[in-house]
Amino acid sequence: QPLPVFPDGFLWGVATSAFQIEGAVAQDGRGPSSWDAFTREPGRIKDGSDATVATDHYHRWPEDVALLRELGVGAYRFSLSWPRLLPTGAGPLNVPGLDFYDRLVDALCEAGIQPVPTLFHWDTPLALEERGGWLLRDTARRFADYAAEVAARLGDRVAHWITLNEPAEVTLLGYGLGVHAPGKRLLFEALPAAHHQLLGHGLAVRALRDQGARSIGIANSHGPVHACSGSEADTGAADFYDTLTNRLFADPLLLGRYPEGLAELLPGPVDEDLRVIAEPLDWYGVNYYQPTLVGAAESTGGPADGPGDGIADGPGAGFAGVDIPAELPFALHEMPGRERTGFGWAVVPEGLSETLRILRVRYGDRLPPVMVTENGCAYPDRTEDSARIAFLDAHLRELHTALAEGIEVRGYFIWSLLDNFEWAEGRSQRFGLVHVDYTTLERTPRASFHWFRRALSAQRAAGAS
Ligand SMILES: O=C(O)[C@H](O)[C@@H](O)[C@H](O)[C@H](O)CO
Repeated sequence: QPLPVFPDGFLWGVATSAFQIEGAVAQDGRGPSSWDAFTREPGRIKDGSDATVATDHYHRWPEDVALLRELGVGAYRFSLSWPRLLPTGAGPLNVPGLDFYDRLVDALCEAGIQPVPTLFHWDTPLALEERGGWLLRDTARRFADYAAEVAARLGDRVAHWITLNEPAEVTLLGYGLGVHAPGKRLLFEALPAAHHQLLGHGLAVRALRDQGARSIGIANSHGPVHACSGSEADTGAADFYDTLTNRLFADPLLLGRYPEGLAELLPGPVDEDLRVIAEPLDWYGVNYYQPTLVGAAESTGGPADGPGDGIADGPGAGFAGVDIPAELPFALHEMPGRERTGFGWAVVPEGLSETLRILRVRYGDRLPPVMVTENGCAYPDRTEDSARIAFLDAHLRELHTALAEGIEVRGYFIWSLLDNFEWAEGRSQRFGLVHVDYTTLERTPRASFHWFRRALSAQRAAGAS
């Protein structure tokens, strides 16, 4: 059954990020990032690997642009490496770093592919991290300065800008639980990192606008949060989890206020900052992977699990596959009866349309048009990845349902073009439409790559008719 036809001009793309694909970490003046340091700490990365080479995209980008051209996407979401452009996070741009992105952006434009760069996808310059990173207000200002410099150089060819990728994950996993860089386990003392990222976002939006940018968004992770029972304790815990992982990072942007009870926990002047944070966006990016089933800390939500195992059941948003400390007032439960990806994440396509409905109900006309900036799945298959095809097919049908209900969705980006360095999982989880041999760095398009290529040409044909 062919996919339903999406509106004319719908933006079809794939996504990657700099630290996960580029490699060449010490080449051409690139400075170290918080993740370079984190991967060197023993035991931080599940398979002991690191991203010093990753997929070597830094040298193989022409081959990867050729894959994008063959795929037939209209847009490519990638991230700019702040430490490659500003080795210490501030000061003059690193010319060889800028040249790299200049060449990549030119090649994309020449191939008729819209460049969609993310300014920050987790690789904080180590020099800034060592000073406190996003716990420090000044990092927000440095981020805006970096945005202004980059926009002055690439803005003439960039179609759409993304300020931040998933400030929730950086805050909760990096500063809250310490399972991601910078590896700090501050629990609720991590909240200033949320505020400063959002402030950095708002300041960057203004800096980009001053440079003439006309299409700016953010890529937030979102997913429905369900309570594992109707009990007051479980629904209360689910509300708390929803506030921490969804609302904390959306309400300030779209409503100009923090969820009740949170603003008091944040470093000021919060009200003044909220005016900056709520700088209007042209569109709102949603990274969706799956919903989360939540219960009270002592709850025994599902048959499959008991109290205290605390193993998070994959990331809708928030605590992906992480031990939940007893101090946190919730427990995560396995979604019963669901197929699972190779990463153990539940396959819940209807969670995508549910997420969009929740956003529309919550934010009404304050919600700008939406782009699905990430959706995808990890499976171990080398090239015959029928499970990935089924996953993407089902999610796209759900997305079309939301469109048919009048939710304005302007684009969809598959995570990811290539297998890549999956953060604390290292190379053990493969999300690519293209298989990467980490020994030879050879790229081999999977069955899903050809499925998506055919689906895009069918969309173009339908659009033309
Ligand atoms: O959503 C995220 O966590 C990041 O944006 C990506 O960098 C991940 O690699 C991907 O999502 C798979 O986990």
